[in-house]
Amino acid sequence: MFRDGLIKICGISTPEALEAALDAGADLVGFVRFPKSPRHVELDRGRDLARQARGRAQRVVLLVDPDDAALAEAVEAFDPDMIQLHGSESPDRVREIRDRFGRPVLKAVGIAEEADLAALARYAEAADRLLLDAKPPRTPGALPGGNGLSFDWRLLAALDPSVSYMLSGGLTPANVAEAIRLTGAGAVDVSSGVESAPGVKDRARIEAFVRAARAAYAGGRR
Ligand SMILES: O=C(O)c1ccccc1N[C@@H]1O[C@H](COP(=O)(O)O)[C@@H](O)[C@H]1O
Repeated sequence: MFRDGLIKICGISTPEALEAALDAGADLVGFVRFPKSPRHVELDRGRDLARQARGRAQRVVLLVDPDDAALAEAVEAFDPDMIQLHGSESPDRVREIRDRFGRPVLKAVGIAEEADLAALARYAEAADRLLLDAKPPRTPGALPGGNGLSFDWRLLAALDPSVSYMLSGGLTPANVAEAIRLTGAGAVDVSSGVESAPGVKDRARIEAFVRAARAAYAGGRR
């Protein structure tokens, strides 16, 4: 599940968008359970989308500081291959969720400065893989993710090379190759960078993103 060269398309909420991601060759597809997001997926629709993706890509369900009831209903509906936690869950809570729900956990951690890398060791012990994202804007009502914001990828030069992570935050078809070459990330994740409007996935942008990421993985690190 955690081989390198992975591409995740997140924030999928329609069968058409899912088909576009699967046709393009996405390795993982992500579904958001966060009602304030334009990408939020209701449970019934989630069941259908999960069925459509089964056996074709790894299915990821994303939640933000979920309680056990929210996790239980999401796991029942999406039957995910992985749970993405995109809130301020502590390392202990990440471990508890992983143990209680028996699914691998991808834990998002916000990066803005080198000091933020210090938190990663404890999360790396608790989660199956880390997802490094930009921190959300401080504006009231801002989403915890999916904002199309990147962080300074050069900060990752100071990262312990044994830490396995997925890179996200503001990736687009135009910058994903540079991001992979600069960081050596073994996995990338995109949501708003392959949309034509918030929550509306765009087939051509998904294809361009997957093509650019695959070419960069094939070319290796600069
Ligand atoms: O996409 C959302 O609406 C969302 C809501 C709540 C938490 C996280 C969310 N998105 C995730 O954020 C990263 C980065 O997204 P972007 O590529 O910068 O738009 C990604 O994992 C999204 O799935």
